[in-house]
This record gives sequence, structure tokens and C-alpha cells, in this order.
Amino acid sequence: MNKINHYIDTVFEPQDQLLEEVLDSIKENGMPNISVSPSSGKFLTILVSIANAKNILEIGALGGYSGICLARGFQEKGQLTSLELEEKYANLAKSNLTKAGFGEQVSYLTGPALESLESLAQKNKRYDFFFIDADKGNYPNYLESCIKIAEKNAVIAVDNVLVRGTVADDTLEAIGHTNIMKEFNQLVADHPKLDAILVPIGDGITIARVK
Ligand SMILES: C[S@@+](CC[C@H](N)C(=O)[O-])C[C@H]1O[C@@H](n2cnc3c(N)ncnc32)[C@H](O)[C@@H]1O
Repeated sequence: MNKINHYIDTVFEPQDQLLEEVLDSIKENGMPNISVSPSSGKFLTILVSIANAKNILEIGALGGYSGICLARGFQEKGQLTSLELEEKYANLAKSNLTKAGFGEQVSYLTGPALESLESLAQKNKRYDFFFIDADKGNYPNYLESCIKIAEKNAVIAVDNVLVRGTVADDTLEAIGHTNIMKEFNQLVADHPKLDAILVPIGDGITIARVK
């Protein structure tokens, strides 16, 4: 898994100067080093672009790394709404998205994402692309909330579904979210409203289409 990801990163070189600076800013601000991997970020850009998505909802902004990757997929014709628990993180993400040229196309809702999702549903907001990358225990709740406010054929992408390979390889010791994610993966696979597949890029990204 690591070797394959290293190979992908080496051949496709998905990292660039701007994204390097985002990672530096996260470090300088004493925030955790848990942005999506470079290849996962590039994958998100391509997914948004292929889906022709224009109205994206992200859960878990951190410093804006994945936000920039998502926005690069829609370029000047889309909007990103990002839900983030920590105000400090949302502020850094906004600053980084602005540096990347997407400052006018992104808005942040701070506080627990479940509350923000409820408020968006009450306002009848609809989205054509979702990226879930926050507290893993809430993934089933986030999934259901996203389905409620999804356009038909919307795409839902979910990060960290392989938990460093531990969900698939019993010889590896289970870590924090291994069992939670095993259950979540089964939930997605069996979900009557989703058509989904898991892609082993980065820490694993599931892509689902809302029927
Ligand atoms: C893995 S990081 C997101 C990384 C980001 N998507 C990226 O790749 O650039 C997870 C983020 O979820 C946020 N988070 C955790 N619990 C949350 C909650 N209940 N509501 C909203 N955000 C939450 C954390 O503060 C953190 O910034």
C-alpha cells in the first residue's frame, strides 16, 4: 500500500508549491499533519472535474489543503461550503483558499458539523459533491445527512476508509478507527441509496453516487 502510493506520488507528482505552502502553514500554526495525501488531493480535483460538480460541501477543512484540491476541480465556476469545528482552522483554510484564488468561492461554517448540516437542510440547500473527512465516529451520521441534501446523482467521497490498511489486513494491528471504519464500509456498500466503490489511494477513498 505504502509502496504503491509512493510510486503514484513519484510518477504523477501531485504535490506543488502552493500545496507545500499550505502544509507549511499548518505546521507553523501548530495544527495536526492530517491533510489528505497529495495523490488523494489530485484524485479529488479530477473527480470534481469529471463530475462537473459546481456546488461542493466539505466536512473537515483543517488548513484548506483538500479545499484547494476540490476547488481546482470546478475552477472559476463553483462554490465550496466547508464545515469545520475549529474557528482557528477555518480561518487558516480561508486564508489559504484566498491565496489559491478561490477566496470568493468558499464559505466556512464553524462548529459541530452535524449542527451545520441540520441548519443547511432546514434552509433547503442542495449539493452535487460531498467530501467527508472529519471525526470518524460520525461518518454514518454525516453520510445520512449528506444524502438528505444531495442532488440526484451527487457524488459523495469519503477519506480514510482503509485506516492504513488495517480494515483489510488482519495481520496488521487494529488502530483507533479500524472497527468503526469496517462497519462504515459495509454500511456504504449495502446502502440502498448509494452506488459505491472503495479506491485504495492515499488512506483509501470511497466514492459513492447518490441514486
Ligand atoms: C483530517 S482533518 C481534515 C483535513 C482536510 N480535509 C484536508 O485534507 O485538508 C479533520 C478535520 O475535521 C475537523 N473536525 C473534527 N470533528 C469535527 C466536527 N464534529 N465537526 C466539524 N469538524 C470537525 C477537525 O477540526 C479537522 O480540521
